Amino acid sequence: MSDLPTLRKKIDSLDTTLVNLLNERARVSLDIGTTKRLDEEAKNGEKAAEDLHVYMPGREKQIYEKLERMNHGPLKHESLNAIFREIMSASIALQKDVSVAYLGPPGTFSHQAVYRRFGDSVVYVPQKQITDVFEAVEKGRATYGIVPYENSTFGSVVETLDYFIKSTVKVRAETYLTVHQCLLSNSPLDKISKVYSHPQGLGQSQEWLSAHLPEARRIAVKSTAQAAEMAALETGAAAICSEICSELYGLDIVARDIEHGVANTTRFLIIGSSSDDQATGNDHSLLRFTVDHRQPGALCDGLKVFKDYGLNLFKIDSRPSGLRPWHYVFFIECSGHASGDKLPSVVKDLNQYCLDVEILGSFPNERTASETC
Ligand SMILES: C=C(O[C@@H]1C=C(C(=O)O)C=C[C@H]1O)C(=O)O
Repeated sequence: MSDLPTLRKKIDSLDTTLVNLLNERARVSLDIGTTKRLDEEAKNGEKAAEDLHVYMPGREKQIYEKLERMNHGPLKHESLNAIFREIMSASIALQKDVSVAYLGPPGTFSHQAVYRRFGDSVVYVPQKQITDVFEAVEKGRATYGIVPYENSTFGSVVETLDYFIKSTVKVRAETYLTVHQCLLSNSPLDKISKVYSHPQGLGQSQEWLSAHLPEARRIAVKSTAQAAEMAALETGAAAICSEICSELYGLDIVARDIEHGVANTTRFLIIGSSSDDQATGNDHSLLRFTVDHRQPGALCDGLKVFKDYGLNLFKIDSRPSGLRPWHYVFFIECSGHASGDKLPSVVKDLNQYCLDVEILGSFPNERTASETC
């Protein structure tokens, strides 16, 4: 092995090569941005070119998979992924000013999910509630939004599903985040009489709360970080939120990992004004429909359509339509892509049994093989 000055010289020289290569990559990305814009303008006009999507989750997934195949160390896969997350974040930001709306204030799990998916070079736009994230995208105040969709312990996020009933936004991607809930407070456990959190935080930790703070009032607020903000202003109050809120809002960590359930994970959807990414071959699609109740067995017949086309179902939700009592909107997540040959036929056939059918978006399946089992 060489001496220290020689090794450092080697690092300096490699850094120069890396910077030059990164800039060469950035220039190619800029060219890709220009090409995308020109193609879009030629196909759909100037306005469409302005609204163009530069974030391509399918392409990014392909890159991450390739990195995993070609990396033989000593760099760990996670380290290389984190480096490329930032390279692609910078690359997207060069193509276009990209902003991402999320359920704020800073320190929420949504905030962490944005970081995980978009890196540091995009503009973060915190919103007060989940519905504001949808509105920010609909009204063009943010390029993309990230919304919690379901939690492996506490289930679907109904606020998100309910907004999907009326929203025009499309799903572009999904991302998974391991969630560890902490109890933060400036009071000791035996002095806590109030616990703030988002309904998901309260639900994921309900067993712990019943065992350790059975008398405390559980108060649902708009987000876990808002809970931390509020708990910091009161004695005897606590928040269930992420550990990072401790530093952000000046609270002590009273208890860690208070969630129940194994490998507590939240799944987020990335939404945008349209869903035009190409199929990757391993995609999921989210559909919304209302069945025609005048036809007995309409729901059953509708579900059979997916089976007939060989599309796997991953998740079914129903929510009150809000139009009249006992009238439901169904959400189905299935395999396949809107641009594939099966899904358009499924939609056509479903229309026989349903009053309206809409594909809310198709996106690359990001669930790892171990998460699927
Ligand atoms: C460069 C592109 O745009 C974005 C940036 C990417 C990158 O830096 O590799 C990959 C996909 C897109 O999110 C592209 O579409 O290929």
